[in-house]
Amino acid sequence: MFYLKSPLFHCPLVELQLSKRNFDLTWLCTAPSITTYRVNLLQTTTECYKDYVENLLKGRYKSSPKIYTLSDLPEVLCIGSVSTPETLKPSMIEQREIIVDDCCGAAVLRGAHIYAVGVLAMESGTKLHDIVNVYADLTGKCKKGAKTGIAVEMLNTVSSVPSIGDLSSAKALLQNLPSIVCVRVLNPQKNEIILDMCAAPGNKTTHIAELMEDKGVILALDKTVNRIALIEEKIKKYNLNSINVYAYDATKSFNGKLNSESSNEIKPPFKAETFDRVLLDAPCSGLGNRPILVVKTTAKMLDSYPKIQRKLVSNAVALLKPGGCLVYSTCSINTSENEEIVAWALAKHSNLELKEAVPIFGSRALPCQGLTERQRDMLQRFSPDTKKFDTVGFFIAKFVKKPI
Ligand SMILES: C[S@@+](CC[C@H](N)C(=O)[O-])C[C@H]1O[C@@H](n2cnc3c(N)ncnc32)[C@H](O)[C@@H]1O
Repeated sequence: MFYLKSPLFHCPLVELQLSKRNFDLTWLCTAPSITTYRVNLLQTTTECYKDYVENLLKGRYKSSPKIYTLSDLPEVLCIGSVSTPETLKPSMIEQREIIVDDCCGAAVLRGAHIYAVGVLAMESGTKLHDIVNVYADLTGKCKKGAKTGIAVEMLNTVSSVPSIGDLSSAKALLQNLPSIVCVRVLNPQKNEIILDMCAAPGNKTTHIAELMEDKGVILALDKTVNRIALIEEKIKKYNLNSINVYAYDATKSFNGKLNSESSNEIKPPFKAETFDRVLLDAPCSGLGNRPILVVKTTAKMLDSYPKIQRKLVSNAVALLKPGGCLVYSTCSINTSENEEIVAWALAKHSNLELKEAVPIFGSRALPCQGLTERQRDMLQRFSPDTKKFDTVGFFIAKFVKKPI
């Protein structure tokens, strides 16, 4: 897998923001070297799943990638990178070429195989079982050549991530490490009432249910109607009973009324102080979703996210019980969606208290007006300076609503 044009990061606003902080933008253009699966501990054990993956990879590479578990996160299985064979140099090999779009290219760099929908062009005369070189078109100039009929099984990529495709099943889900850490920070307990405000496709919702052993009530909202089906599919696949899903705009999820114990039914819009815990995995610019091969985010889009993120935080605060816990997260490394939202939330809602976002796997927060050094330590971000884990960009903050 190669690029038709070297990946260049081109989004002046983001470049300015990040370069001011001495961020290495090439980090965003490259694929994380670790692949992680969240094992469903209600169905299997991490050791069993590790055996399964090891068997699958046996004999496939000269030296197999390292497959390992993490002691503080028992549900996680990590798969390391492979050493890229010498033959993976395009000029040295006479092979036919296939061109894919940038999204497909990014997935391939993370270990995916290629489905017909991502293919832009194929050399005429390419036959079934031919070995092909795959290039990603970063210029957007290639027009679709074929609509159906092609799929490519990847053998190797320049990113050195093993090309094993997505092995997700009821037993384990392909999920980035920070997303798994995020639900651990929420720390859901059995028999609690939990709100997942922006839930689709349900990756974190199902993790919450697993940690609660499917006992309790989880309300999962998402504004995008056609993404609701993705949550429902996962619930069915995982055979979970504790999750109720609603297509709903979470910026309107607080109905302005106080919680009286009169009704047992919990559905949106909710009364104040309904939930023990709220997960706000906010809509964001996604400027952490490595590898970003082409930046499509505009300055206008970047501006729009903090506005909606603040609205969602205010709804979450109203809906939390006193003593309840709010976890705010994004898959962006952009400070205006992260540290600045935390500083704003603490200034706006005097009943919010920042808590340490443990377990900590990432780095401390970046400097931000309104945040003390101690508060920076309590936050967790995954960004170029996170040396311990080469994963996607992400941000996690944990608050508790102070009892009055
Ligand atoms: C980062 S994704 C959530 C990923 C999800 N938590 C998971 O782990 O699978 C953000 C989601 O927010 C949804 N969204 C955007 N605006 C929303 C709103 N006002 N209310 C509820 N959901 C919203 C989007 O449709 C999108 O599915």
